[in-house]
Amino acid sequence: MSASFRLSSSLSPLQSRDLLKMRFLSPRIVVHNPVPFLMPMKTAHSRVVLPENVKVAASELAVTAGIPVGMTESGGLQVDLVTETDLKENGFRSTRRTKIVCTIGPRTCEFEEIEALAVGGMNVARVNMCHGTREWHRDVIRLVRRLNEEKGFAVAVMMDTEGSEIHMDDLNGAESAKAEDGEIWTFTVRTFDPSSCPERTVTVNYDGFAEDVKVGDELLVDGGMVRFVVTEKIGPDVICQCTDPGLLLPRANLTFWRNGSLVQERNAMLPTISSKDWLDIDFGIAEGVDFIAVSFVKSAEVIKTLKSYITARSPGSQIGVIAKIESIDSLRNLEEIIKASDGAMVARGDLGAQIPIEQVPSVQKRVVQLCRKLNKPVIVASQLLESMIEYPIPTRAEVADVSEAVRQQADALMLSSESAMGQFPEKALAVLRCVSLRIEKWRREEKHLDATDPSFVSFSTPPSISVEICNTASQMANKLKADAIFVYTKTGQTASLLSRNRPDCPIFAFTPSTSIRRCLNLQWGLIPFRLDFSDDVESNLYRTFSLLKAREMINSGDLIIVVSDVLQSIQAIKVP
Ligand SMILES: Nc1ncnc2c1ncn2[C@@H]1O[C@H](COP(=O)(O)OP(=O)(O)O)[C@@H](O)[C@H]1O
Ligand SMILES: C=C(OP(=O)(O)O)C(=O)O
Ligand SMILES: [K+]
Ligand SMILES: [Mg+2]
Repeated sequence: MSASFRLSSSLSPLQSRDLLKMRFLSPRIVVHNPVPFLMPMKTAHSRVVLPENVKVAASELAVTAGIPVGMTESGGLQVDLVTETDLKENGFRSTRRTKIVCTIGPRTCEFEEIEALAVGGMNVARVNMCHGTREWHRDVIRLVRRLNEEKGFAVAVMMDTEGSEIHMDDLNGAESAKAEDGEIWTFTVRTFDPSSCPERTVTVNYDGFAEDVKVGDELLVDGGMVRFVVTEKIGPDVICQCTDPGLLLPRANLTFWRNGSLVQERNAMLPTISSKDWLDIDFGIAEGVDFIAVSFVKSAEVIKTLKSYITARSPGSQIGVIAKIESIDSLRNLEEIIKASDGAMVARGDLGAQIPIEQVPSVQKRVVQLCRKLNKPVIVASQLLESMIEYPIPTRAEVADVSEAVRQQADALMLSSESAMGQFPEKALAVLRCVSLRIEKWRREEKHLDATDPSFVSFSTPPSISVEICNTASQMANKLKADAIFVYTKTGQTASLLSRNRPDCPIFAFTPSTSIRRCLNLQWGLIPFRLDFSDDVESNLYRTFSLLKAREMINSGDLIIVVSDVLQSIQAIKVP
């Protein structure tokens, strides 16, 4: 591997006045005397400069460090060895803040393949119910769970609903079909036996299709990858001429446009959650997924309905509902939808088929900013590294697109076909990892958004003790150049509020719940650990210090800002 090594200077020597401990006991402020520190200090520690070379995986770092990739759990502190090695070798500040969602597909559904993705930095595994059978998805979900149990990872599972989109059938099992310029194709609601399907005929899943379209409409496959114009309607058959040739892929999505805008006829009345989706949702709840992403959300109502359904079916469940922003209607009701959800996804694939593509970047920025304001995690999805489905390196333009999402400080980036069926899933993941690290560092250096930046202090949330504590803790961490923020959180809420401030240092989130640990793995800058802790902040802290120090994940002299949602307190403390 090509990692280079560099010695970084040690933190300034510990002085007793530095030990001033600030504590905000809600809402009183108490300043304590310094506690004595008896442990000797290290003068310097070595750090690995993170390789910019995309070929280097965290697993290689683990191997270099002589550590097998697996789980470590001691004294009730649970973390995977990749995170542990990363912290040890690279230091806190270099850890990646932007999270990565990988769609699992035929290319990545074996245990070893999923493990390779986890080792490469996958935080969330997504299964797309548009494709495959429930049995297939069940196997994948169980493999992820096994991986977490055996190796200590906290990979969350996101189930993505099919939704009532209009799409083609599976092309009778063919990988693709080529439509040439000028060819006449038939799109129909009739179904055929594979053996008796006429040439250049595609079945469409929506019964009202032939009634909704008009002669002269433009038919876009996959948001315009292939285009047709409707020339004739004969009963259930819609006859079209190809105007932009290309490859038709199985179950590709279809939209039709009239006079330059999306046609919304009876198709607009299709339910957001179809009867098949409800069965998939039952399946997801039964399999204990962490997130359900709802496709083609139109209003907040459907999110509220789903959330109450989940609560009724599985009381006390932590399943987060993610609204996919990919339709015109979702843009009309954006704020309401995001408020009702537990997170959002900028699903640029379908979004770009519903609004003119040149509007997608500004919508992305708007959704990312709104989610931050409303303290909801946001995922930027689709076509980030599209060329890597076939090629081992991305285009420069793709790197620029990924960089922009990282600069916007989205919580997570998502791979779709790149990881589901592409030729280079691990390389694509490595590109997201390296670009994220580099751009995050650049952004910190530029200090475009530091503690004094009004955009972070002026979030218009209703005033609350937790919000103020988290804002103050983040500002303190930035001003004091703290090495990390530690948060002890039972519900995950305090960790989210800290993440929202996008502080300069990483946030170690300790939670007693394995499911909250997984959910936190979708959020920017959080390194989730499972830890049983008591209501005694002091003893939690010293126990954590000794557990982390024993494993060299922190060092004497590291400055830590400590926040607890149990006591609603802040402390600034140097590791003894
Ligand atoms: N479970 C699966 N079974 C078969 N193919 C899959 C599966 N999941 C994903 N894929 C493939 O990966 C591609 C990208 O996945 P995704 O972005 O989730 O779907 P889509 O492109 O249909 O929106 C799909 O078009 C499909 O070819
Ligand atoms: C993520 C998206 O949804 P799906 O892959 O399910 O179409 C998208 O449309 O960008
Ligand atoms: K979907
Ligand atoms: Mg979509």
